[in-house]
Amino acid sequence: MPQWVLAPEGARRVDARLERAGLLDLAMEEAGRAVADHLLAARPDGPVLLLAGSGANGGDAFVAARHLRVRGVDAAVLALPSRHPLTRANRQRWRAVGGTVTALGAASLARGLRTATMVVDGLLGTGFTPPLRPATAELIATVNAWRGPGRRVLAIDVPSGLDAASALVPEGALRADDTVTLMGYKAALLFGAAAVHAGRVTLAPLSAPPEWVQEDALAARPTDAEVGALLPVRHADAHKGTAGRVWIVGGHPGTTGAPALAGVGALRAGAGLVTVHSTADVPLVTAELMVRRATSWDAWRVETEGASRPDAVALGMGLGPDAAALARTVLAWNIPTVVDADALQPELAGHGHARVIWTPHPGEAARLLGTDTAGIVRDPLGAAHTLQQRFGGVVVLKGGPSVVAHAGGLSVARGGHPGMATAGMGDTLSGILAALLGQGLSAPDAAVAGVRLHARAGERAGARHGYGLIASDVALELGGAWQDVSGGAAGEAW
Ligand SMILES: NC(=O)C1=CN([C@@H]2O[C@H](COP(=O)(O)OP(=O)(O)OC[C@H]3O[C@@H](n4cnc5c(N)ncnc54)[C@H](O)[C@@H]3O)[C@@H](O)[C@H]2O)[C@H](O)CC1
Repeated sequence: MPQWVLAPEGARRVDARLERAGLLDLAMEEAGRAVADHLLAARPDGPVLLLAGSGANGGDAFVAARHLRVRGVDAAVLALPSRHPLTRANRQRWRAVGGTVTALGAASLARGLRTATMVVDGLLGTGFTPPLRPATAELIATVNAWRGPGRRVLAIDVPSGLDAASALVPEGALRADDTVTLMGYKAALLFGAAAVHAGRVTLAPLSAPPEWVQEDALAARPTDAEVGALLPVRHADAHKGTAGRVWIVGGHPGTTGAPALAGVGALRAGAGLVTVHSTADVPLVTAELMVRRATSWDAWRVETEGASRPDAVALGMGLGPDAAALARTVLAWNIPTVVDADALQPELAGHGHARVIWTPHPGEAARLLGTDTAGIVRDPLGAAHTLQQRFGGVVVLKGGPSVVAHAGGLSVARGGHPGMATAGMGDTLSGILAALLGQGLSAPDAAVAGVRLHARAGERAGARHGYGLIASDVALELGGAWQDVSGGAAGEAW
């Protein structure tokens, strides 16, 4: 089933449709039940304290409390007064099964926390607008101070005090160990410091018609089954000429490893023939890589003028000062092209044709947009969208997680490993993307599949090497990552 990222306004629009259809009560029931199921799966070993705010997030908490109680869990609710009809209805249903409600305040919270081993946060969800009011901020500060070993916090939809749309953490926000988010992911749960505040995130999709959610979604979050379906399947008569001829164009004295890593990435992502073109001495890191040295980029232009074009090019890795001019030359060939690193220059705005993938990290994205890196990190979805509009083609805004922007919308990658924060990781990705373009994928499909293969390979390398992983380890795991994502379908095209 497709999964989506929703902005708070999008979630509200879906809520409004559910309400018009008379389905909102059922959605809240499902939401609270999903929270209770999640909590029960973690086998709570003591009393659970649920905090219910005045909005629908509080209603979800009442539903969760009821499901916990009827399944034998010691659950108590502290609640703020509410005028929300569904929250009030679920407060009554909680009472109907024998639950009691205590008014939520500093004293009752302190009492409840003395014996609790788990807090369920239903104070504020997508209806919150920063900054926190002082009384709520005080309650959240108490829970944050309580949290620790054996004292866990599970947030409903969004940890209270996080702005669901932003990667930044507003002052005083709740820190959760787990978040069960509803209907769709929220940007805050995926990016930056806000994602760290949310802990482990689980999606409870709820049974709204998928097209309602899709229509209001900011971005897709493809599953491995969806990504696997994009990957090329090779036929038995495949040979190196049909598996994609890829050129890697880059390298400069002092940065010759970058194109070499891209070359290995391309080979390990299935390219049939990979040639590194450079004006510097690129190390032959593996015998399968071909390396051609030109005396200058002008000479290279003349040499390649009449030559048959490759199926895909990746350029810019370690390329140095000539990169923008060279990018213009290659973009004019109008063939599948990955533009990376030094070639990511603002003057190329508008030069992206349909088969171009631009791959900036946040610093390069800031350079391209003439803004600061903090702005990119705060709103990666917005930044990727703006980059795509200005530069054309497809944009991969690299990060944990990477965002793909194309004319049809946005997509957020899954997975990865913190150990991937190391030199050469982006070069490897460029090689992967070029390999997929060379095997015939469209630029949007190559970008979506490439970032997931890269992230999955990083997870595998991370499991082996932890923070000591290097880019070459990730390249070595690409074959396994491909098998994982495709469900082992590679080579089964008989
Ligand atoms: N479609 C779905 O995904 C469903 C989601 N559900 C839940 O509904 C909430 C959103 O509910 P809403 O009533 O709109 O808002 P909240 O409960 O998040 O909060 C409203 C509450 O918060 C107070 N408030 C606002 N700003 C502040 C502030 N700065 N400081 C303190 N308090 C503030 C405001 O006064 C309101 O009283 C969503 O997150 C899900 O949990 C549905 O249950 C099912 C469908």
